Amino acid sequence: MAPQLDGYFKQVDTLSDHFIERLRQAVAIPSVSSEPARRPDVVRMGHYLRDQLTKLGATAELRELGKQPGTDLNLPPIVLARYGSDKNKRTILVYGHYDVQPAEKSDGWDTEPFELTVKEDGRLCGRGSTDDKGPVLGWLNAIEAHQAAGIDFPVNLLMCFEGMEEYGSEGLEDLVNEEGKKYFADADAVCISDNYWLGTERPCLTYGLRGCNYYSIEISGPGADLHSGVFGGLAHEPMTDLVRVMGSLVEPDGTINIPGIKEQVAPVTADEEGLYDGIAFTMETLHESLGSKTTIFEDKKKTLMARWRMPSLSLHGIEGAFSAPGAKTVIPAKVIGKFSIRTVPNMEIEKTNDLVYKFVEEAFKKLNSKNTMKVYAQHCGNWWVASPKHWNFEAAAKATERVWGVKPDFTREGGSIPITLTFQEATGKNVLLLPMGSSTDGAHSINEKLDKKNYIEGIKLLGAYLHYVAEEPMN
Ligand SMILES: NCC(=O)N[C@@H](Cc1c[nH]cn1)C(=O)O
Ligand SMILES: [Zn+2]
Ligand SMILES: [Zn+2]
Repeated sequence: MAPQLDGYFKQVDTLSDHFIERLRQAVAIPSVSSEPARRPDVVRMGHYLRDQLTKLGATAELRELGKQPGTDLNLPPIVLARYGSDKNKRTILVYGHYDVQPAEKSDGWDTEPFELTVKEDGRLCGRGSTDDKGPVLGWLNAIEAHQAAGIDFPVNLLMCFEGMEEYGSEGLEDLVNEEGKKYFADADAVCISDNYWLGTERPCLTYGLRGCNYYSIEISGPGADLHSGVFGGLAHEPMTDLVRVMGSLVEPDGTINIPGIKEQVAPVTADEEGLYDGIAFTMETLHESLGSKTTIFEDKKKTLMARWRMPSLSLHGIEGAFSAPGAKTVIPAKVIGKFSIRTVPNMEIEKTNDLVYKFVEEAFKKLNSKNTMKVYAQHCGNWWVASPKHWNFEAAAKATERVWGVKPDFTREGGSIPITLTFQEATGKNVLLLPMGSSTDGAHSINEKLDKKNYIEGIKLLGAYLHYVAEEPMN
């Protein structure tokens, strides 16, 4: 089966240094979507991808999305590209994102976050290496290795790469809905490489994601920051109010205190009960990726359920609060608390928002504070669960076995890729998540890395998947 793959694999190995160099160029562009000052770099990264795709012979274009709502900033462009338009071949639509999470060396990185550092043990360290520049470049590298090997590309490839995923995919939903029956019209299936293996040994195919509703609570009172010796004890302090309200949202054991949230969660079915035992996942690898043993649950099943099928509420930070080293005796005049809820079937975005607003308003009211409070959702993305019983998943399973020599686990993911459900609905096609990196990669964290083995074998995997797609009977 897929007889040309050996020649393709050989070329991927031959070109491996060149592919690492391409990743180095991409990591060097600090495309942080959440920082307004970095917006030109996000745009530059979009242009870089368009240019690389054009050099590889793809037809690539940039779609401008206008201004980011509520700001004067231009949204970064969507890179749309097509490689091949042979009516006799299947067409696969792939999506990825070229923006990254913020990173500063002073956050605790061992190396410069925007300089790819190749460690002796094979770690390719740098912001975006695993999330999601490595996987995005994987598709480009797969095209190049086919060309170098002189092997016919097995499918038509449609590509959609965005620059705002880490900020809630602003602007993309409309474009995907608009292009579902136009630019993406001939897509037979969708593949997204933007998540991770559950551990470090067993590859996986992913059929579910949690959603993410992201909130802000703004509390203000004084006209300016104040001296706590002069005003402490005689004025209502925004930080005191905010810490109380934020602290009331969730318990240390993860229990969400907002009434009506857990009532929306789908009950566990008998089929599902038996699903977790067979998954290659140990508490030891979880502790390794967590970097500590501070897990809430001691057993694998409860832990997997907590990540895949239960909601969680995380507190992220407070804008306006004193956070530098030292001891500044200030009373901040206005603080904005940030938290998010990871949502699961059958939670509804609007209903969840209403429950959150009601709870926060009541919690603030109980404080009898004269400060003013505003709570609102910054962005919301839905959860997604699909059927893995489809030729798209079959092809990926065969490719995984060919490249890694083991059958993949079928997993769900605790993170979110807000546009996944939109791709499914706009194209009406099956969506597969095909991860490249592993659980210890540290996406969103300090010292993010992608192991060289995962990058290089991952490029083989993406190419092999396309060959098996070409061979799969339709179902
Ligand atoms: N690799 C996917 C990923 O990191 N997704 C982000 C998406 C997100 C949701 N809201 C803000 N960003 C995640 O945090 O899961
Ligand atoms: Zn990502
Ligand atoms: Zn991410």
